[in-house]
Amino acid sequence: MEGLRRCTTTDATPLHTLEPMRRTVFNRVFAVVYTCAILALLYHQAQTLHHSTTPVSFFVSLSLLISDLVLGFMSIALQPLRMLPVRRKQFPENLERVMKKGDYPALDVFICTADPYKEPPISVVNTALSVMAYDYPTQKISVYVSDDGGSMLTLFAFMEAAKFATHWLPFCRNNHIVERSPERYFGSNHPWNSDTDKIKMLYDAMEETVKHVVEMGRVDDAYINSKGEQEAFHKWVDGFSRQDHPTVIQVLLNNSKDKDITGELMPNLIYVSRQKSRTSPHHFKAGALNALLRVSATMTNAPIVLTLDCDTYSNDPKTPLRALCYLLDETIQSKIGFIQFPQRFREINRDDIYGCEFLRLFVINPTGMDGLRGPSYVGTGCFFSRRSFFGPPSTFVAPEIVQLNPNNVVQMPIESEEILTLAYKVAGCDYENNTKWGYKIGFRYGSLVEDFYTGYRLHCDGWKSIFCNPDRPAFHGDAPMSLLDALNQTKRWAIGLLQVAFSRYSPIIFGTRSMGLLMGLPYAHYSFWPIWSLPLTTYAFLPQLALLNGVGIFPKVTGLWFYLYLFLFIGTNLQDMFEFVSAGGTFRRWWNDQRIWMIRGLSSYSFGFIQYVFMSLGIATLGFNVTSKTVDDDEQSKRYDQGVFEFGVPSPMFVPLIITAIINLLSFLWGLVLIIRGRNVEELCLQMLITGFVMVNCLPIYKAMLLRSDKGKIHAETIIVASFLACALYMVASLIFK
Ligand SMILES: O=c1ccn([C@@H]2O[C@H](COP(=O)(O)OP(=O)(O)O[C@H]3O[C@H](CO)[C@@H](O)[C@H](O)[C@H]3O)[C@@H](O)[C@H]2O)c(=O)[nH]1
Ligand SMILES: [Mn+2]
Repeated sequence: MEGLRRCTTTDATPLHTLEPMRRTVFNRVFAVVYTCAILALLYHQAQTLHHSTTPVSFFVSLSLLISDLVLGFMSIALQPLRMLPVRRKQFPENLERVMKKGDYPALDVFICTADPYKEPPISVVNTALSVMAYDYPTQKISVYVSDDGGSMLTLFAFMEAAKFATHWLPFCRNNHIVERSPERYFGSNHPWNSDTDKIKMLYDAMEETVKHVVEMGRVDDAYINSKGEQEAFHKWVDGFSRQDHPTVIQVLLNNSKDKDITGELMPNLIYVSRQKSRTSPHHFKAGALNALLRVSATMTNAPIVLTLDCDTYSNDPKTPLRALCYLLDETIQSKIGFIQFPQRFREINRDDIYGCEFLRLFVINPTGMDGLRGPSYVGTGCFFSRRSFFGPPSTFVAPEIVQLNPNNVVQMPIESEEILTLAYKVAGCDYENNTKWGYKIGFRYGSLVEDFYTGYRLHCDGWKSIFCNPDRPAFHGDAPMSLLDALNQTKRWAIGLLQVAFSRYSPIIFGTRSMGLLMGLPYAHYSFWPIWSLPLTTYAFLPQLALLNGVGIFPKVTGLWFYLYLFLFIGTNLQDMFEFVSAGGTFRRWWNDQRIWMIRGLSSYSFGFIQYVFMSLGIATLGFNVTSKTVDDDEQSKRYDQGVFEFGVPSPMFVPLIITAIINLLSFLWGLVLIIRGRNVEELCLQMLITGFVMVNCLPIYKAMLLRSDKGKIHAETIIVASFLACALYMVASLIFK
């Protein structure tokens, strides 16, 4: 395929518009006031530190100063995102006025999967079907599935999917279906006719076969229909494992010869499991995506690339047209690296107890970045210009062979001998040795959050990005459905972000230098995300341990400084809540979001930090722990729907949470005793307030410790370990404070 064609639009038929949000002026004023308040507080803390008389008061003041420095840095670094939030609109209906449908650029879709048990093949198939059925010239779509699990179960599922697709695509087209993931379509209400019955039967049959095969763990001969299929499975010989196996590339649908049941040509569907070997690094998802970039270059080389996680199915068939509204606009085309749609999730419980909707991360902050250089890349639901992977807009960095050049036009059919040989070659595990892949071109290596890191590097290279957030969500995905999954996910992110923060491309230095403070600071904020754990842990323990020892550590209620504290606390939360609710959240979801923020701060961020340090010292190695996209247990999924916390399995990640719950409860009670005994309330007020606030946030933990009897409650052993540690902590604190 050739590069993107240009076209001109007129004011009367715009492809897209942009307007600044109304809150901009308020935001700017607030940012100034807020920054001054933070500086005043820090000044006060430094003064207190300077005047401290005893080692204990010195220790306390120093801890508070460091915590508030971190809080201050994190808050101020986020302010640039409030300077120019914008709202965009696209007009896909105007597209055909500027370009004939038949001339639309080709689109390569990448779908990554890595584990047939955590990521059920039938769901991956649904994702693929939903994009194959896009309202887009079918022959221009190629779907590449990357299977890092190297699983014949996944390949089998896709063989079935290829057959089902020949019915599904015309069905969607003829009935103007909007939900093009069959699972979603059959699960929602809509008019039913005899066609629907037929297609539902076909789908059910496919689903049953695929699920059955996955349950058995292998593909029986009885399920193999043709010689071609049989040959494909012959690759799975003894010794073939997920970590060690040859490349498997299987063209399941070929757009030059395979037709649907109405005689129209189908899109390309290609299964790719890149070669793996225990001795070559594979760089997790980034490595998988680079392999797909190369394999797709040899076969179709579309100028537009859409990356999707296996769970991110399309919820709107017109989505690629929205991306075209930018990619075809010649005034901005040459600078646009990618167009990011927000991650949205379908099956989150009503109040989102694990805060997995991440409204701030996926919607609010990108709206702010959009007014600057553009949103960061979040790994899925993102349309890239293929060119952006090959150096800055102004300086092209050529790949090692010309066939991978983004402008190369593929001349041969995808199943020809030459093409397949080359495809196998570029999917090899040693192919990248001594090349620029992962460093100068392609998705960048060196971080477990390859999405964040790659987007960041593209921005540093000078590429711009667009945040496209239409009213009807373009994609839906799955969010973690147990507390441990949610914590493990953010632990992996924490590690990946620290890898960026302490790399030679650290946003705080390299980023601010190449993009200026406005983009550099927010990126620095993200990369230092895990250091939230420092102030959060301090505020969850220090005031409480002091209180338990009858020591007051904050200014009196009557003092001016007290009001400064109050202003910062209430101001931050009110603004946060306002932004959250106006981005479509509810009050309860906001409350749960701030609660899970504390929980992560006390648990996953700290664990991530420790693991990162161990890794840097060479004591531990890193892995990409894939998030499970299913819940096997009915009871558990019922508890999730009811919004009940799931502790079920014992895990060290829960221990700090339980210690916090215990210490805060005891400290609050002891504070009450002190006050009843006549201790000055003014002196302990702030400490009591903080402790009370932490306690309210700990309510689900108290419940899971004491009041529940279901399987999701906290294990007795975890409680015992935590109580023991809480005692130890109390004793150490007593030694210090006495
Ligand atoms: O070695 C690997 C590991 C993972 N994956 C795929 O990566 C995707 C994301 O994995 P998931 O377990 O769902 O992680 P999440 O934390 O939910 O994902 C977020 O964070 C990741 C970075 O940590 C990004 O890659 C994702 O796009 C982003 O949605 C899935 O499709 C996996 O199949 C691979 O292809 N190869
Ligand atoms: Mn995911």
